[in-house]
Amino acid sequence: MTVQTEVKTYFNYINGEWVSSVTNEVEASINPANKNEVVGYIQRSSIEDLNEAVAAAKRAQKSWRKRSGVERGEYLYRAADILERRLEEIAETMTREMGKTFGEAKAETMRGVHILRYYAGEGVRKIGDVIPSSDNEALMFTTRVPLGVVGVISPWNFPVAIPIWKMAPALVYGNTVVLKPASEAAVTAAKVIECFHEAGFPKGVVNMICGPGSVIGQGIANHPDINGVTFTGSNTVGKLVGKAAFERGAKYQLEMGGKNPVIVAKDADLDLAVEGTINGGLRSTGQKCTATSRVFVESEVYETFKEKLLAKVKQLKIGNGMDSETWMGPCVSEAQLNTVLSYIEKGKAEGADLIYGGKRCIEGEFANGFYVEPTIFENVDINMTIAREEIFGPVLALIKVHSIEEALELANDTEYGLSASIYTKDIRNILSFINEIEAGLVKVNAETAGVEFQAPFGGMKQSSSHSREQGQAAIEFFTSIKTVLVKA
Ligand SMILES: NC(=O)C1=CN([C@@H]2O[C@H](COP(=O)(O)OP(=O)(O)OC[C@H]3O[C@@H](n4cnc5c(N)ncnc54)[C@H](O)[C@@H]3O)[C@@H](O)[C@H]2O)C=CC1
Ligand SMILES: CCCCCC(=O)O
Repeated sequence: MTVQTEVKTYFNYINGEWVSSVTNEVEASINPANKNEVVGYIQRSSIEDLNEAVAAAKRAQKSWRKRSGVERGEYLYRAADILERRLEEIAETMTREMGKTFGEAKAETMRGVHILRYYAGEGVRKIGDVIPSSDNEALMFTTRVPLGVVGVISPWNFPVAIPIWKMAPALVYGNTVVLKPASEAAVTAAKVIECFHEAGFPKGVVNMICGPGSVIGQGIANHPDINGVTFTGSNTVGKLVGKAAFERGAKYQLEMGGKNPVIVAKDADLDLAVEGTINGGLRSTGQKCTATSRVFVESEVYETFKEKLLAKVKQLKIGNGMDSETWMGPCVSEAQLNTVLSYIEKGKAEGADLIYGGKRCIEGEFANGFYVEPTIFENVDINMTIAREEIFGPVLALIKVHSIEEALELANDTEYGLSASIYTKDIRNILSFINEIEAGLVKVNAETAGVEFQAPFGGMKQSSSHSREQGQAAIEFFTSIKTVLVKA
């Protein structure tokens, strides 16, 4: 039994102050590698807390929007430096709170530093164009203005990168922010907000409220003083958020689930394809929206690919993410573990052949954690549940195909459209894939996961509300264009 030392309580951040919820209720955030370890206590807030935060953000926005983009960017540069200084501590908190390996957590935290610096620089870029008017005495141009108060609702799987890739552009373009992090990673989020606090943002510009998604998240979606809502999470919740925002005329952005395919052509570098399938499908315990889940392999190389894949998967070390030897950590929660296990049972019940893994790890060091084996099915029909629904766990479905045309047709046979990969050297395959795959992120000879902060990111079909995040695309969501005509 782990002897728990003093555990810290983390507070909401409203108007530049750390404050308890009016409910005086907290909930424990536990370590999925050892459920007896409490990482910290977080506020279980109510709508009253959210109203306080939104009122503070609304007050602050009046002056924040009047600052120059250069000045707003300086705050982001300072936050980046502080986050970089605290990188190891915040990465360790991430690993202890949601399970990803310490190496991945450090890389993600550094990605947060890069994103802050990228958007700090966006403060000096042009925000409009001069357009010739038909009236030669008039001056016509476009400019951009902030939305006002932006609500940020973020998931637990990238608890540093995702809140930052939403907050940084929101702030640099003149909005103020109310963040509601996922409860499973709220301690990590609180430490990120500590960096914003230390950077000296004016009171009310940045706010954070922790609490149940159905209360605080839905409250953000419904709040009349929140002008824009940016959400990343499941389709079920995303649709609730989008509907509520739409009904009150607020701008909304939804990035949701995926059921991402990889196509392995008969001319592929099979070792590269195996590496990409394992990394894309199983890193972070498969808990990425961009994770590989459907594996289409041309029949000529299917058996060789499968043998290579099994040989490599057998070598993966499962364990506590803080152990440097660990390749794959636990699921984020017991609920997520049970969801993954239920999909595995459904795969077997519907007739897919389980060829590797499929069980909970419960012996020895795993006893107090939420661990599952990497799992591989073959003889999967495209209409089976495990080929249609997002599992959000380390489960791969192998599907044999007899041509690239068949692979493309089956890969597109899904309601999702987030990310997709092909492994091939044939230029005709490459061009067909780029042109025909229905996905917002298209990779050739690279895994389905992995986005670069300077490039647009988002999905098609039911993976997204069809805006794009990151890079210079982010300005489209976090500002409104004004077309101006001036005559003397
Ligand atoms: N498309 C993308 O870029 C990404 C999508 N995801 C998706 O997110 C899911 C896993 O993350 P989770 O945090 O479990 O997703 P989730 O949808 O359960 O929760 C996401 C956020 O919404 C909040 N929330 C819960 N109920 C709510 C409600 N009724 N109204 C408003 N907010 C509510 C949660 O507290 C959390 O902050 C997966 O489906 C994954 O595919 C995760 C990361 C990136
Ligand atoms: C929101 C999900 C982001 C995926 C980031 C990645 O695949 O590295």
